[in-house]
Amino acid sequence: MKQPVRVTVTGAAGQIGYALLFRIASGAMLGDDQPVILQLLDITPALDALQGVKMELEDCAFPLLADVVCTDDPNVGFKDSDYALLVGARPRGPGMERKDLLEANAAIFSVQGKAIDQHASKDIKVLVVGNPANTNALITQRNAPSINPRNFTAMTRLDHNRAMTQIAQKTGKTVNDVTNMTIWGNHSATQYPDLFNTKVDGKTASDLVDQEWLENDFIPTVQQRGAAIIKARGASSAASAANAAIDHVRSWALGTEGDDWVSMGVYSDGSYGIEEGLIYSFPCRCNNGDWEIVQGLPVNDFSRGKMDATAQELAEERDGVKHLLP
Ligand SMILES: NC(=O)C1=CN([C@@H]2O[C@H](COP(=O)(O)OP(=O)(O)OC[C@H]3O[C@@H](n4cnc5c(N)ncnc54)[C@H](O)[C@@H]3O)[C@@H](O)[C@H]2O)C=CC1
Ligand SMILES: O=C([O-])CC(=O)C(=O)O
Repeated sequence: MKQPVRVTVTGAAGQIGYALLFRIASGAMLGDDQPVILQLLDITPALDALQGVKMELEDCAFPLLADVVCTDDPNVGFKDSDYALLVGARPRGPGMERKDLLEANAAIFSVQGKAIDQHASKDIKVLVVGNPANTNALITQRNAPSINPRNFTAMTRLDHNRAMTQIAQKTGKTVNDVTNMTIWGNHSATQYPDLFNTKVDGKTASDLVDQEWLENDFIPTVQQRGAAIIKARGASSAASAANAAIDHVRSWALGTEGDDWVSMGVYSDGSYGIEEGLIYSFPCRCNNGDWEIVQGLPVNDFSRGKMDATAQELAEERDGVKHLLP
C-alpha cells in the first residue's frame, strides 16, 4: 500500500464539498491504490455541519480513507498538504457575473495563499474552484512565493466537459467520440470554447457544423451554462463542478490519454501571445504529475479575437485586485 497523501478541501461543508469528498475518498481522484488523509477547512459557523460530513465519511468505511481532519484554521488545514482544492467561497446568484464575487472572495485567497506558502508541501498541487476562479488562483499563487507558480491552477474543466457534450449532441455522436476540446481564457462569459481544433470521430468539429450555430448557439451556450443552471436550480452547479474538479486533478496527477488534452487554467508562459503570469485556460497535456501547454495549434482570426478578449478581461480582473498581489 502507498503512503497516504494529504488532500485539503476548503469550503468542505458546502454544496460542492458534499459532492466532492466522497469521491475523493473512494479513489476516483487519485486512483484505487492511493490512500488519502482529508483535511477539511471551513469557517467557524460551518464546523458543526462539517462534523456531520466527517461522520458520513466514516460511515462509508472507505478503504482508502486514512484520516479526516476538520478545522477552521488555514494553518492547520494546509499543514503538509500535497493537494488542495480551494472551493470555499461565496457562489453567485441570478443576474451576477462571476467577477462580481471578487470583492467578497478575493481576501479568502490571499489568506490561504499565505497559509499554503508557510505550511503546505513545496510540491503541493492547487486547484482553485471558488469564483472568479482564475483571478482567485492568481491571488493564491502570488501570496505563496516559495512555491512554483506552475503548481497553481484554476478550473475550466467544467466548461470543457460542457462543450464536449454540446458538440456530441449536435453531431449525433457521444462524448466518447469527442477529443481535443479546448477552453481558452477565463472561467467567465468571455471564455472561448474552440471547435477549430476539436475532433469528433477524428474529423475537425468546426467542419461538421455551420458557423452560425458555432457563433450564435454553441459558444454562448457554453459561456452561459453556469447562469442557466443557477436559473433552473436556484443554486449554482455543484455535482457537475465536483465532477470536473475530480477530472482536473486526476488528469494532472495521473496523466492525460494518448494525444488528447484537457483544459486547465494555468500560469501563462507567454504561449499563444497570452501575457505572461496570467492564469489562463490552455489546452494541456499531463504526464508524471506535471502539465505542459500544447503548442502549435492553428489560431485563425476569429479565434485570435476571442482569445485576446478573454485575456483582456483577466488583465482587468488582475488590475482590480492589485492590493492583494504582493
Ligand atoms: N470553477 C468552476 O467551474 C465553478 C466554481 N464554482 C464556485 O465554487 C464556490 C463554492 O460553491 P458552492 O460549494 O456551491 O458554495 P456553498 O456556499 O454551498 O459552499 C461554500 C462553502 O465555503 C465556505 N467558506 C466560505 N468562506 C470560507 C473560508 N474563508 N475558508 C473556508 N471555507 C469558506 C462556506 O462556509 C461554505 O461551506 C463558489 O464560489 C462557486 O461560484 C461553482 C461551480 C463551478
Ligand atoms: O456559474 C456559476 O456561478 C458557477 C460556475 O462557475 C459554473 O457553473 O460554471
